[in-house]
Amino acid sequence: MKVCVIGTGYVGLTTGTVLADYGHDVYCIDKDQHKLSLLNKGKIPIYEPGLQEMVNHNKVEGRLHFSNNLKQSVNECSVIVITVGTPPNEDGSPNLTFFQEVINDLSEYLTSHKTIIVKSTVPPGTNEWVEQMLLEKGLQPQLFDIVSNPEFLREGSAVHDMLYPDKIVIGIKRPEPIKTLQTLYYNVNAPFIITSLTGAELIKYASNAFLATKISFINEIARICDAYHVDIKDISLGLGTDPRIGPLFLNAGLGYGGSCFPKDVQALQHAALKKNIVPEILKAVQQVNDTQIDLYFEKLVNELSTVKNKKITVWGLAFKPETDDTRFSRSLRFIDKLVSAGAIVHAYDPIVHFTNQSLTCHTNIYESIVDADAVIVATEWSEFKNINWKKVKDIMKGNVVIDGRNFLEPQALRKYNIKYIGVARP
Ligand SMILES: NC(=O)C1=CN([C@@H]2O[C@H](COP(=O)(O)OP(=O)(O)OC[C@H]3O[C@@H](n4cnc5c(N)ncnc54)[C@H](O)[C@@H]3O)[C@@H](O)[C@H]2O)C=CC1
Ligand SMILES: O=C(O)[C@H]1O[C@H](OP(=O)(O)OP(=O)(O)OC[C@H]2O[C@@H](n3ccc(=O)[nH]c3=O)[C@H](O)[C@@H]2O)[C@H](O)[C@@H](O)[C@@H]1O
Repeated sequence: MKVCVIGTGYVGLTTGTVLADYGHDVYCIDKDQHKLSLLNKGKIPIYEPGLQEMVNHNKVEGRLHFSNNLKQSVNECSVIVITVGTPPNEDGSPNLTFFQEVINDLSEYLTSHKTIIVKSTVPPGTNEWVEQMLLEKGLQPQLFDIVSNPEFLREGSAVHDMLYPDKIVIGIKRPEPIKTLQTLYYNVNAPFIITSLTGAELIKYASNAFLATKISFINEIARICDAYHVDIKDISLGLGTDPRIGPLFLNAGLGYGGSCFPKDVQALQHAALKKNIVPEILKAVQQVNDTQIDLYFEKLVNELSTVKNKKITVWGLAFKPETDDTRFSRSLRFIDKLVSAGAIVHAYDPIVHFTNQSLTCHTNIYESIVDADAVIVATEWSEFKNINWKKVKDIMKGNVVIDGRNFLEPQALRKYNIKYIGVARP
């Protein structure tokens, strides 16, 4: 199949590459010239394990192409996959500018039948709007099929998740495009969940909102555990062994970040309010997440009396391990709070390096803690687990380590008189 993927970001690049790996002929389109020139030189613009190798292989095989020529690719391909970003506006509603721009372009370029697959996360009703808008622009209904096919991959394991999904959600208006989707995903061993266009959009939002709810729930329980001096890890274990609950996404910490949970929890609230439904649970999920950093900031202040003019080192800038993505990273939120309070902030991340006026970033983990009063582990990179804590204690000035991901072994630190503060870990 000839496939055009529009938007070559975390989702688009992974989608295009995996589809090329299946043997399809894939044209990845982006309007970001810098990204395209890197990709055409054989270098991927993001850090995503396994992706670089797969891109190289499929480029060499001649199945993966990168360009900004949407018109030509649309002409050549029968399947179009939209994967542009849908970031949040200031008020939390989804910004559909990039998405609408693509639909507008498509309305001008369609001359033969295309299956238009929407993978971007868009609010309920958007795919219906797309169909309406194309018809209003004068396109004949037989010229296109719209399919809502949301994506569930996680950054850091994107290639694996796309190769081995739990399910393929397909929202359609009529059955004809199912055959195309079966050919597109011919070697994926996962059930097709077929629903309406809006049903598919809501499955995506409900999934992310539910996972975010699990996280805020366990963080609220962690607050209660903290007060009663109970280890939250025991609670997560006890809860997670019940198959009705499941063990995943019960890791208490600084809360959820990234480009999707914060955005999608807000977008779903907007979608509910639009229909006069008050989203009580979603509001609470967001509220717990928003205040989680404050709690651990206060714990730090309690330990140091003040953070003003104190050197605080933050380990981990990416919103989770195995990615370079810092969008809505909890770490950056913590750093902002520290900087506002007058702290001198240093940081180390195995992949992300940037220094600005208020942050000094190091490429060596031990250099990042020279004379530090405290260390905050904001992302659970495996490198932090294998650290030499004796050396850490010798290099630091203070002895406070906040484990914002409940990832370290408290005893390994306490052995060297480091004050370990986890999230509800007495
Ligand atoms: N990042 C993730 O893990 C996941 C993201 N999603 C959803 O997928 C969508 C894309 O997310 P990401 O890949 O993270 O975004 P991204 O920001 O990494 O990539 C979007 C790409 O689209 C390009 N673009 C924007 N307008 C364009 C246009 N008119 N023509 C061509 N290219 C254009 C941008 O230059 C950028 O390279 C979002 O709706 C997101 O919610 C869904 C599942 C997982
Ligand atoms: O729509 C999306 O973009 C994607 O969002 C999430 O994937 P991702 O954001 O890559 O990362 P997750 O592993 O879900 O972690 C999100 C955040 O939750 C936090 N988290 C996760 C699990 C947990 O137990 N506790 C916890 O605090 C992580 O630290 C991270 O900040 C979903 O897991 C994907 O299924 C979805 O496709």
